Amino acid sequence: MKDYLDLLQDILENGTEKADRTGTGTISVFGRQLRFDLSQGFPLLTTKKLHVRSIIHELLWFLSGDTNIRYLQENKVTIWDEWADEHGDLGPVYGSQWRAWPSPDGRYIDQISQVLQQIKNNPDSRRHLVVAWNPAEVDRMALPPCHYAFQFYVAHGKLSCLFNMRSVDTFLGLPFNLASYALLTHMLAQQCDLSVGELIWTGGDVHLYLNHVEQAKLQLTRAPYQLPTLTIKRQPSSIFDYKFEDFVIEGYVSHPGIKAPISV
Ligand SMILES: Nc1nc(=O)c2c([nH]1)NC[C@@H]1CN(c3ccc(C(=O)N[C@@H](CCC(=O)O)C(=O)O)cc3)CN21
Ligand SMILES: O=c1ccn([C@H]2C[C@H](O)[C@@H](COP(=O)(O)O)O2)c(=O)[nH]1
Repeated sequence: MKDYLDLLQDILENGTEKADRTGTGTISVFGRQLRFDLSQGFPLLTTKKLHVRSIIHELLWFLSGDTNIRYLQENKVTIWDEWADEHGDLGPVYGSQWRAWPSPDGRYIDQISQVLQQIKNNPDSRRHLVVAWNPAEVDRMALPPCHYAFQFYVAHGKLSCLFNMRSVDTFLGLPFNLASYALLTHMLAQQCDLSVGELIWTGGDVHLYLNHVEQAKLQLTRAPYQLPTLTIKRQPSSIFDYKFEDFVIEGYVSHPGIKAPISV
């Protein structure tokens, strides 16, 4: 995860200070990429302790197609609380677009099932794509998708994933997003009898909120530890049957957590 620290340094050195929607203010760079070889370890940040439980539950919640925070609250995950309405609803966010993209003829498209079938049946396809940015529904979402599209690629029996983010909260959001897509790639690879290849992240507006600068500098004083590994304890019969208990992160040694306020 040295490259993540280099990205923080890059923003601090080359970033432009800008106002932002939340009123906090950021320094940002535009257009960056990070790559991780998933066979060399699970890309979980080691220079601060990450709440893996929240990351796993959030991904299972996306995959279930749910867009109400009830499931997250039942599992003591609070990361979406600030954006939900009084009923806990977020509008047609990730889960809805991934599993039930409404088509003009009244059908609902399950992009996750489709991409899984495509990877299994036609691995060389260049169309293994899932898109969360639905222009017809963005206005009704509590927050327009930040990770708006992802693509898979199969070569040498390995599954690689490239995901795109239009807007990146580099201190709080990005570490979660990297671990989440790494997890998703492991799950899809298992379902397709493939091993894992690379995880590639591409960011558009890559920013550090001004009230995260000190925390970022603290992180830059810390040396990364070796990456942990992910083991999935059983092979569920479907991508939608994974349970929280199926995932074991082993060897996660990290520096202590660093508190930072979230901009809403
Ligand atoms: N400004 C902003 N940044 C984000 O990363 C973000 C949003 N908004 N809105 C929607 C989701 C929610 N996400 C979040 C929200 C909160 C944390 C957070 O507070 N993380 C803390 C504690 C984690 C926990 O309680 O599990 C951390 O130290 O990582 C992380 C990601 C990612 N997204
Ligand atoms: O998964 C996520 C979700 C959100 N973010 C961050 C990126 C921005 O800081 C905000 C969204 O604000 P916009 O004004 O809509 O860009 O949330 C993230 O990093 N990861």
